[in-house]
Amino acid sequence: MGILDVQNLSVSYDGKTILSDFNFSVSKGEKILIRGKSGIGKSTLFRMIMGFGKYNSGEIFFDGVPIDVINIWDIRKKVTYVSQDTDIAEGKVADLIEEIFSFRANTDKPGKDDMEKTLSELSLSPDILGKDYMKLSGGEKQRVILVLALLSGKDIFLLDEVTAELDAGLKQKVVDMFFDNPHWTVLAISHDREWESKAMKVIDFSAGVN
Ligand SMILES: Nc1ncnc2c1ncn2[C@@H]1O[C@H](COP(=O)(O)OP(=O)(O)OP(=O)(O)O)[C@@H](O)[C@H]1O
Repeated sequence: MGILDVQNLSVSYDGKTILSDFNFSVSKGEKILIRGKSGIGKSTLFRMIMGFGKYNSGEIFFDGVPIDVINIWDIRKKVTYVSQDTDIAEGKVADLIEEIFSFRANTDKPGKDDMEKTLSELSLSPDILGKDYMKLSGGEKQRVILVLALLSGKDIFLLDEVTAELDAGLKQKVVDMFFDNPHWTVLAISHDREWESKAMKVIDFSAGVN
């Protein structure tokens, strides 16, 4: 078994089948690209893994243990999930960061040096910390969220279209930051070709894997 195993997972909404007997396994350190046309069920898979929704049948194992309503909290402590939604907060960026790192599921707040280094790697100036999050551009919001993910202290990532709003140079940089760390297990849903060159495995939902 891998770090994450999905077995015979079936999900339907309002009588419409989204995932049907879906199987896949992820080993520690693996880098997987998930792609497929819009609405096919890619984000649904991530939400099921994180326990944000009910599936009709099947089982999801984390490190060999079936996920249930109790141990899902431990799993959330170990997995960084970045959804497509970037409108995650109001108020100053610094306050958002403070709040995220005060959650029980997260680790200690990163140091100032790490924060500034990661901001700069994503071409953000430290001034952004004093800005109103909701007034940032789509790409700036995406980069703030990526900084939070990169500094989460966790080593398993579920990333849902996290480079969609970035220019080509930054897309490549983000791919390199996630994929070059041999200890990190990364599942990335993306339509951006930058993820493809470094992915160890591509799961194409449109090719009928589900
Ligand atoms: N909570 C829900 N209730 C009803 N239908 C839902 C729910 N969540 C998702 N769906 C439907 O399930 C289908 C799959 O959605 P999902 O977000 O997984 O697609 P996706 O492959 O990630 O698409 P995209 O690439 O556009 O993000 C869609 O038709 C969506 O409308």
